[in-house]
Amino acid sequence: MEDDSYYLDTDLDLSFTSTTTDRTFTSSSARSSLARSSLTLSFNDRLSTATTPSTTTSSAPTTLHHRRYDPHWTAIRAATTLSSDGRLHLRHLKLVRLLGTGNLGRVFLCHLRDCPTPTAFALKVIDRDALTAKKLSHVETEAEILSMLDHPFLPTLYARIDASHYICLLIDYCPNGDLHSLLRKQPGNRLPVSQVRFFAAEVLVALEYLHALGIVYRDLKPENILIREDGHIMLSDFDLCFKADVVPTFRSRRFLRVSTPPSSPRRPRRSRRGGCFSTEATYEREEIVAEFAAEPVTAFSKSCVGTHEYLAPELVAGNGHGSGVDWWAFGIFLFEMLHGATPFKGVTKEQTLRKIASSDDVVFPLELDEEGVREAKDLIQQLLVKDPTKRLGCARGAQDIKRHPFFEGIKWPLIRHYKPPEIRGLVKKSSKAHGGHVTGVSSPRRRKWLWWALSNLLRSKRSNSKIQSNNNSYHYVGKSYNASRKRV
Ligand SMILES: Nc1ncnc2c1ncn2[C@@H]1O[C@H](COP(=O)(O)OP(=O)(O)OP(=O)(O)O)[C@@H](O)[C@H]1O
Repeated sequence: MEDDSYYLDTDLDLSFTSTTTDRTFTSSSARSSLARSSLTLSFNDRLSTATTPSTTTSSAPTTLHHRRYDPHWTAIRAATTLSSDGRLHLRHLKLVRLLGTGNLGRVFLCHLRDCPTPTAFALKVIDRDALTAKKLSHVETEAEILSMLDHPFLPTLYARIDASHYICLLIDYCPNGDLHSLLRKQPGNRLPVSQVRFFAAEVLVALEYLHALGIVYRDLKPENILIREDGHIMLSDFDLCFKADVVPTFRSRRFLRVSTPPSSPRRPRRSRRGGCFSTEATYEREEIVAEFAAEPVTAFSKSCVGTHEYLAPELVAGNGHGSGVDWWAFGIFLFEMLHGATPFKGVTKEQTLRKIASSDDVVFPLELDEEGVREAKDLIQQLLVKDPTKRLGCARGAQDIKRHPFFEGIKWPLIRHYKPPEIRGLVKKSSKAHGGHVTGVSSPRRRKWLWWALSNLLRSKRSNSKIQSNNNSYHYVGKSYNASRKRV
């Protein structure tokens, strides 16, 4: 049945408040007025100057964000400029569809109302009333971490909206879904080495950035790697992170450069490669390079969080862990992309944990006949070292991993200009890319049905108990998708 009272060509603002207005819940009128009066948005401190309540200017916020000239910021600036108090409000957003449901809340595709070029965003909506104190602290962690980020492979928090009992986080929308689903569409659930290298390199750079901020991610897995419209990655889900102090340093590293200059007065040495009869002379020169290192080596936490198959042994042991857990997970991630499954997966979760904790080394299932596999295996073996003090990355961080032969040839500073691989199952970028999703629901009948469904969904939350802990499935409108792996 379609109920016109829920279809008001409405926006998110109305869809929230309509669940508590006299039309639907007359008894909740107090909450309704609260909802309306508290529909304010505070721009992220670091991202905008329009953060303080006193900033009521209608001028566009000037942001510090590296992407401040991209269409998303432009659209937000336009909306705030037109806003009577110079701020973005929930009424500026228009919900398009439900993208998924997570542990903490729901994520909607939305776009800005009255924006000439539809610009898509993802809106994570968390119902405070439905969460335990522990989960609420995870939400705050996620919001805090998001507000710190300014990196192409990490989400931008455009706005945080606190409206009544809802916390809404406006972030980048990734139309290509997550890497886990993408892997499931590939033959053998795996990717060719060149594509593994691409995704691994981007994840590595994202982790390096997080670590430089003192953030230990703790939930690396393909499900949390979303694919942007342009095919580059976006790490998501920061509720399990923990933050430590980190002192980024420049360290000197000495190494020998071997070269064969044509006529150099320097002391020649016999080339090892050329053998003792070789006439080819090489020159070894000691060079000192300054390297940026920012690994939160003193980070220490005792809470056991993460996803079973990705847990590092020190996490399983529960004796405390640091940033090394991310490098272990990075090894598991490489393994899964390469082989289509994780290396320590058991029949039960307990068995998985036992396998991780055992002293057995990682076993590679089959010899892949592809260039780069040998290097990939070597890297995985160096990452999946049970003792974190001996694990690659744990001493000097991402720098050591970047230097591994598996990544040879990658020009790290240019990484975001690399052309993403064309993979089966990826949405092709079109000139109307964002519009495509929007127009996909534009038939009046379908939109009417959608709003009716969304309103019901939000209403039913009031009567339901808490959001299911570790909800193991999420729903697109009309469809149910297979679950991602549960977390501890
Ligand atoms: N920015 C985004 N763009 C597109 N889809 C997204 C975005 N963020 C989340 N999603 C989708 O919404 C779903 C729910 O996301 P959410 O981050 O709330 O939960 P989750 O990834 O399942 O994590 P959790 O482990 O916290 O439950 C995801 O599975 C994903 O499919």
